Amino acid sequence: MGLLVDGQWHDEEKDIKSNEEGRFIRKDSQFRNWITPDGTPGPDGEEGFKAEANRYHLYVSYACPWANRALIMRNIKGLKDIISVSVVNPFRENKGWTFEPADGVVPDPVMDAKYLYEIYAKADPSYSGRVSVPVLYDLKQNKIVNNESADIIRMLNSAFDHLGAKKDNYAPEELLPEIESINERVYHAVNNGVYKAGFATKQKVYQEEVKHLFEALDELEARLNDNRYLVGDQITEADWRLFTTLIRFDSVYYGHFKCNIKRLTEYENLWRYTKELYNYPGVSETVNFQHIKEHYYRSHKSINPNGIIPVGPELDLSLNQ
Ligand SMILES: N[C@@H](CCC(=O)N[C@@H](CS)C(=O)NCC(=O)O)C(=O)O
Repeated sequence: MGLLVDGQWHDEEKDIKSNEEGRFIRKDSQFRNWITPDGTPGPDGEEGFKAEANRYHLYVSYACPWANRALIMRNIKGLKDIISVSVVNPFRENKGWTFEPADGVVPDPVMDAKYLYEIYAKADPSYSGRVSVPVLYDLKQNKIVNNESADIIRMLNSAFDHLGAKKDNYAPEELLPEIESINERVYHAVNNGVYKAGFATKQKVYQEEVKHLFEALDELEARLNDNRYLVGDQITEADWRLFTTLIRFDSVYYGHFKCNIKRLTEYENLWRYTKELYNYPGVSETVNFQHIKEHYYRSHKSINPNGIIPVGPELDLSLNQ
């Protein structure tokens, strides 16, 4: 893995960055502007990103749970004809994400880039930082609007409604405090929790992180005893944010990241809930198990040096069993 320093690509020796204690520390995303219906500034962005059809482009990886959030929101809000998409190759090599042709890869329309870092460098020639997906790109100004999935899904949820997006609101004002408190817990213990366990380089840290992860899963399982979704009867953003980790759980986190106290299929409520969300219209087409498995098992050489991709598990995601 590597990163950009002043707009230039730098290789890094290690594919996983953990600190001296053996802990994985996730860096904050740097592009945090907002698309709004009329282009006025959003929560912490600058002016000038007005919602318009065919102006914004989303760069994703099918492998990535954070990018998956954005793809889901694009589909369930009916934005496929308004926001275009490129998909990177699942194998992240030394120079980061590429557009190397393969099944499911969709090339870059901006500059027919070979590497995703070229898009970051075009948008900001002096950018220093990680080159991650998802990226929401402004084709009109050649700027990156935002590369933080939590922000991107909020924008897709609300900024394009007047342009014909579906009106369903996955972050209604009155539910926001509860959605945000669940997001906070799920982010640290589950979404990022699987990475903290999988990327730990010390036994003690790994054990601690796995314990926290499964405590949170037990808690979520109990919550779903009385609630169909995380915030009652209505599907919200909190559900989609949890879903993208759960759908990858048995295929990659259980094995590759050693999150193996239990399989997700052993949790009655969480498994039912995962299948239900997977079968929500527009969602299953955003889940590509081939890209998911190939990315994790081949790209993290220090965890899986030979890059062997396991054959299983066989998962039955249909609703009627
Ligand atoms: N906080 C970011 C995290 C995105 C992220 O870490 N994406 C990973 C793929 S799953 C990535 O592209 N990593 C490349 C890197 O960090 O160099 C978000 O939620 O959008």
